[in-house]
Order: sequence, then structure tokens, then C-alpha cells
Amino acid sequence: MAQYARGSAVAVIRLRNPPVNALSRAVLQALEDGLKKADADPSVKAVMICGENGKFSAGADIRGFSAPKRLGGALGPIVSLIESSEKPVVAAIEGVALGGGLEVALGCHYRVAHVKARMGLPEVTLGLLPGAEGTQRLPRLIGVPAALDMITTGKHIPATEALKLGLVDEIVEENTIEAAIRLANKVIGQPLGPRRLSLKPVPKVPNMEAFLDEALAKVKRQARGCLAPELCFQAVRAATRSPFAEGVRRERELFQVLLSSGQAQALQYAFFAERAVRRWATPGGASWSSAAPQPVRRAAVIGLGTMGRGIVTSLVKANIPLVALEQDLENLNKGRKAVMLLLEREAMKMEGGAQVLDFHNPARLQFTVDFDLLRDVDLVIEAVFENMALKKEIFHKLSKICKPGALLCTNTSALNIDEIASATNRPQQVIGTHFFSPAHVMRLLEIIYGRHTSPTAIATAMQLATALKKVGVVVGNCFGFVGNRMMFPYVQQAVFLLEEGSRPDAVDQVLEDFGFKIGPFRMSDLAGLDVGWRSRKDQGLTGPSLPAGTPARQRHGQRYSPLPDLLCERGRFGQKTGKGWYLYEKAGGRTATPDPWLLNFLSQYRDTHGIRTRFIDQEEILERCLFSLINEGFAILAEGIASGPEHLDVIYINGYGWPKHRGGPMFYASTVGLPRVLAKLQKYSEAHPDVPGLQPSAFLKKLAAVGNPPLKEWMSYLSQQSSKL
Ligand SMILES: CCCCCCCC(=O)CC(=O)SCCNC(=O)CCNC(=O)[C@H](O)C(C)(C)COP(=O)(O)OP(=O)(O)OC[C@H]1O[C@@H](n2cnc3c(N)ncnc32)[C@H](O)[C@@H]1OP(=O)(O)O
Ligand SMILES: NC(=O)C1=CN([C@@H]2O[C@H](COP(=O)(O)OP(=O)(O)OC[C@H]3O[C@@H](n4cnc5c(N)ncnc54)[C@H](O)[C@@H]3O)[C@@H](O)[C@H]2O)C=CC1
Repeated sequence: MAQYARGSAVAVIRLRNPPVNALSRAVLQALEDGLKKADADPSVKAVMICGENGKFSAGADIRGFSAPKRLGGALGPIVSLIESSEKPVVAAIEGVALGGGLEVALGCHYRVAHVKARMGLPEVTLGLLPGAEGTQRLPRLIGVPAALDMITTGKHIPATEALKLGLVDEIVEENTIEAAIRLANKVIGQPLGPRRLSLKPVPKVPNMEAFLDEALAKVKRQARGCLAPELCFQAVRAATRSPFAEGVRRERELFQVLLSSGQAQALQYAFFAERAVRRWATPGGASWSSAAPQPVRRAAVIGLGTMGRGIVTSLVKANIPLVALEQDLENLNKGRKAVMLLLEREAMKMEGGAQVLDFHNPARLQFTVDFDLLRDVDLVIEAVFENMALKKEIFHKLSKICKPGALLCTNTSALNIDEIASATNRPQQVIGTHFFSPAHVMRLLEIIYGRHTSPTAIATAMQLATALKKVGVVVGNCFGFVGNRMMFPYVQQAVFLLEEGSRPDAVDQVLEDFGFKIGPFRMSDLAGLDVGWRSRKDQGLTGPSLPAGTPARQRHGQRYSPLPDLLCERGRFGQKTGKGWYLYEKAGGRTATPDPWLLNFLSQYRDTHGIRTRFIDQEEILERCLFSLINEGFAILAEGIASGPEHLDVIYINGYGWPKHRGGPMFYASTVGLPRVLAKLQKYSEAHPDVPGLQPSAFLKKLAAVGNPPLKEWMSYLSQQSSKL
């Protein structure tokens, strides 16, 4: 709704739709009614539009996008109506003016913003473009380069930047509403022509066409298969080539293309999925609604290797004082240097820099080798080597040293949380906090509860995720948890495809074309092949503990590929050694080129094991890798390890580079259709009966049998008895 009030000469229209004043049909209708009332009332000389509760508007109501009668057509004419008003209209922007909200403000003749307000056209992140004439008005106001940047990235900009760009006329530190009314009174009677953006020419850029060509190339590079950025670009380009009305027509056409592309649906699903996972629940009945977090005033990180360094950096950025601990002085100094470098880089990106982060102050960041300094911390994050005996030793020590209420978190990739907790006197306060590398960059935090983990511990870990500006996803305890467990069959298929005749670059290309940031082989080279090798040796799958006489390509009666082990035995650990699945310019190099040695090695390997090389097409590569990952996802859901498919999708988008415009693996499966996924898995598992990852999960079979229900209904088909927990 929007509330209309008339004080003196200035009528006030207040957008009202908690929590973010989204522009629903009712709000737009009330806005239109208010404008008409103000127009008809001769005592009203100007209008001020603002939002309820300190927020202008977060834009169109995203929940309404799938409704049969959509808002798209309605908002543009209202923005035009505002602009054509014969009485000056001033926007008072507090909180946020996003999407349709900013387009409403662009229709106004003047804009006043609070210094803390943020503005943006984030439609591109929802697979759309600003469809209410925003792609035509914004370039006229702030110029093509700045408008293209905002519209194709969807970034939110602070009011201070908006003022520099000319997006707002004034920023205020005090009362925005009063300042807007003051301005409205001041401009009564002044000509409005120059304030109507639709009448302004688009400011010229020297050599506009060359600029646009370069901008398009950049947009395409960054979009990686996502349509919206390129269509946003095309809409802005139309503003440079055509009069306003024609540009608006083009904007509408492009908007319709996006709306029917399927990508918009996937991106909107991802938006709500990220919010849905905040409302966590466990099969035991604990949930976000009843559990309260405990405060974390001081934390500790143990182990300053690859992960620990990033975790320390994240905590410092979140303003949480902490102690960083290593096993000896040599490793401490190495870790300290690396942390300082990371923090200095982060500080350079921030306003206020190192002073804001204050990381040279030992009260905020203390380095030590002394466990005694952990006595009074509220939370510890352990990030030492992936070794159960070592982790248990550390947790035993922590339970003796740390104060009774302290939460003990482990950053393990796959190990059993219950076994780690068993080494302590407080298993209810032990929890997995699985960060992703680089930990100060990646948004995902997988939060793993064990058999005894308390609801308070889960709530505290979720609160930590929010404080670190990460997406926390609560999952149950199993080998590899959700993310890595789904990754195992995916990587396994990629390696099997090499055995059968494919090449690392061919497999990577297919998955990168699908939209992954990097394919499985480039990813393994980046992460280090030795990491998996160590884990396989610990599991007795390779190395000295492998029983004599074990067939080279079989373990426990299942197909096994020794290829990654053979590479490691030859010192090929990936980027760090300059050689892995690819060749690099030097140890630590990043440019991957196909390695003739490897191709020759593969062909010898096939000969040795009598494998007939065959041509493998792109469809098979894609389906075997993705469908085996998705299949594991169904097994995870059936076991109650995650409470819904949204959890798996949020994990994959934020932790594994899954293309967001495909909505996550489970959403993707729903778009492919479960009967088709099932049929393909059946076909591949018949061809490879010794690969359990290709055998369709019972839950997938059930969903296909009951008629492929929509994703949001999947969980209702799980019987209580099938949950393991
Ligand atoms: C046929 C199609 C017709 C198209 C019509 C054309 C019009 C256009 O040109 C298209 C548009 O306006 S598209 C909308 C553009 N706006 C956005 O993308 C803003 C999305 N929201 C945000 O960024 C943050 O929520 C925000 C920064 C605002 C606040 O962040 P917080 O972290 O403080 O809070 P959240 O937890 O994110 O949000 C609070 C609750 O509000 C819900 N919500 C947010 N934005 C919404 C929106 N635009 N529409 C509907 N619901 C929205 C959000 O889901 C959450 O609710 P719960 O999930 O129930 O907690
Ligand atoms: N590297 C990665 O991409 C990811 C790793 N992980 C997990 O994070 C944990 C750490 O992995 P990385 O950082 O890669 O290992 P890393 O080998 O780079 O670092 C481990 C650090 O722990 C220190 N350390 C060992 N014993 C210690 C002790 N008793 N007291 C204090 N410090 C000790 C070592 O000196 C070393 O600096 C592992 O459990 C791993 O599985 C989780 C997600 C991703």
C-alpha cells in the first residue's frame, strides 16, 4: 500500500509494504491513486515520495513474478506518470532504493538521499533487466559508462557515490524526509522540463561505438552463459542509438526474452533459497525459531595454513578479536606473515583501510604457540591437517583448557564430527564449520551438527556465518557432508571418462561451457592432487597399506581409477608443482596447457589395462558428471542429511562455482525433469554396473514414479522412517 497525506503545499506519498516496501500491485495502485489525488488538488504544489520504516523500496515484489498478472507492464507507466506531473516530485531515499524502487526515484524530478542509503538496479542478478524504463533513464542521468556498470553488474552503490555520479541531488545526515520537503517547497514553480530525464539527451562519450564494443566484450566474458548481463547491455546501447520511446520499446522486448528464458526463474529461486536456508531445522526438532545464539566476544583459530589464514582474515574483517595459534614458532611466523599480507590487501580495498581493521593491535589479533591463551575465548575454530588422530588430540586439549561455555568448531573437509566430539568433555558444544578456500573470499559456510550438538551451538555458528558475511547452511554429519559428498562421484566420473578415452581439457570444456567457473581437472590442479591422495592413503585405497594382490582398477568390488594416485607418485600435484592434469609455466603457475606427456601416459595406461579408447561426446560427459552428483544429492535428502533441495543448491552455488543462472544442481534436475535424469542414470549404470554412483537413488526413483512433482513438494514424499537421524 501507499499512504497519501497532505500537510502544507507538499503532498506526501509513503510506500508501505513491510519489510522492504516491495512494489506489489496494491502498492503501485495506491501510488497511482496518490499521484492523481495530488494532481487534482489545487492546494498541492509539490509531491514527496518516501518509504515506510526508513526504506524507500527494494523494488518489484519478487514473489509476484510468477503470478499470472505480472507487474512488468504496470510499473513503467507509473514512472512516466510521475515524470510527467506538472507539480515537482521529490524522492526521499532512505535505506534502499533498488530495482523498481530506484526506477520510481528516477521518474521523480529531484532525489534526496540519506548518507547511509544504498541504490542499485539489481535486476540482472535476478535474470532480468530494469524493465520500468530504467535502462533508458539512468544513462541520461549519469552517463553511459556508469549506467552500464550499475545495470550489468547489479551492484548497490552508497549514497556518497550516487552523489558523485549525479544520481542524487543531495545527501543528508539527518532527517531525509524533512530535507526532501524543504527541497520540494523550494522548487515549486520552477520549470520541470530540464528535470524530466526522458527529455534529456544521452551524454556523449568520445568514440562511443569503440567504447561499447569493449564494454560488450567485458560483459560477455564475465557472464559465462548468463543471458541477463548481455541483454542489459543491449538495452543501454539502445538508449545511445534511439530516441527515448523507441529505447523503451526495445527494453520491453528484451525484458520479455529474459522473462521467458528460464534463467530468471532459476536466479529468483536462488535468491529465495539463500533466504530459506537461514530458517534451519534438524530432524531432532531443533530449529532457528527456538534456538538462541550465544555471544562471541573473542575467538581463536588453530592452524595457520591455507584455511586458517583465510579464516583469521574473515574474523578480523568481522571485527571479532582473536588469538591465532600454530604448532611451533617457525609455522607461526610463516602463518603470521601470510595473514598480514592478506589483511593488508583487504585493508587496501576498504575505506579507512588498516585503521578500520586495526590488525596490528595485539588486543584484536594475537599470534601465539601457547594453548593457555585460549582459556577465555568464546569460540575456537580448528584448521589443522586433515588427520583424525591429530584433531582428536587437539579437541581433547581444548576441552581441558577452554572455559566451559566455549564452542569448539572443526574445519574438517570430511571427517566424522561425532568422533572428534568424543575426545572432549562437551560434545554438545562441538560443531563442524566447513569453510571453502580461499576462506576470506568464498561465501559458503557448511555448518555440521553431530549427534550431540546443541541447538545453541548451531544457532551460534549460524550467527557467526552472518557476522562473517557468509551464507551458513546447516547439514548433518556424514563422510564429506553435503558439498564434498556430492563432489566425489562427479570427480570420479570425470576420471573414468579419461580412462575410457576423453581428455582433461575436453571434460573441463564441457563443464565450463555449462557455466562452472572451472572444470574438475583445473579444479583438482588448483586444490592440489596430493590432498585427495593423502585421504585415499588414509582410507587404505592406495599406498603401502593396500593389501597385496588388490586389482589395480577395483576396490571393494567397485570400479576404482588409480590415475590420480599414479600422477601423485610422479610428483604431479597440480599447480604447486607446475604439473598435474595440465602443464603450467612453472611451479605455482596458473596458466594450464594440455600436456603431451599426460596424453601419452593416458594412452599407455589404456593399453596396459586393455581399455578400448572410444570417442565420448559432450552429452555423455555432461550427463555422467552432473547426474551422478545430483543422484548423490537425492541420497543425501533421503537420509535427512539436509532438510531440503534448496540447501544443496545454496551449497553448490556458493561453495563450488555452480552457475547461479542454473539454480543449483537440484533445481537443474527439476528443469531437466526427473524421469529423464532417472532414465539416463539407468542407461549409464547398465553400461557401468560396477559404479554405485550411477545407480539411481531410491528417492529419485520414487519422485519420478509419483509423476515428477515440483521441487518444493519433494520433501513431502519422504517417509519419516527413511530418515537415518
Ligand atoms: C514479471 C516481472 C515484473 C518485473 C517488474 C519490473 C520492475 C523491475 O524493474 C524489477 C525489480 O524491481 S526486481 C527487484 C529488484 N530488487 C532486488 O533485487 C532487491 C532484492 N532484495 C535485496 O537485495 C535485499 O533483500 C535487501 C537489500 C532489500 C534487504 O536485505 P536484508 O538482508 O536486510 O533483508 P532480506 O532478508 O534480504 O529481506 C527481508 C525480507 O524481504 C524479502 N524481500 C527482499 N526484497 C524483496 C523483493 N524485492 N520482493 C519481495 N520480497 C523481498 C526477503 O525475501 C525477506 O523475506 P523473508 O525471506 O520472508 O525473510
Ligand atoms: N585446503 C582446502 O582447500 C580446504 C581444507 N579444509 C580442511 O581444513 C583443514 C586445514 O587444511 P589446510 O589449511 O589446507 O592445511 P594446511 O596444511 O595448509 O595447514 C594446516 C596447518 O595446521 C598447522 N598445525 C598442524 N598441527 C598443529 C597443531 N598441533 N597445533 C597448531 N597448528 C597445527 C600446521 O602447521 C599448518 O600450518 C583440514 O582439515 C582440511 O581438510 C577445508 C576446506 C578446504
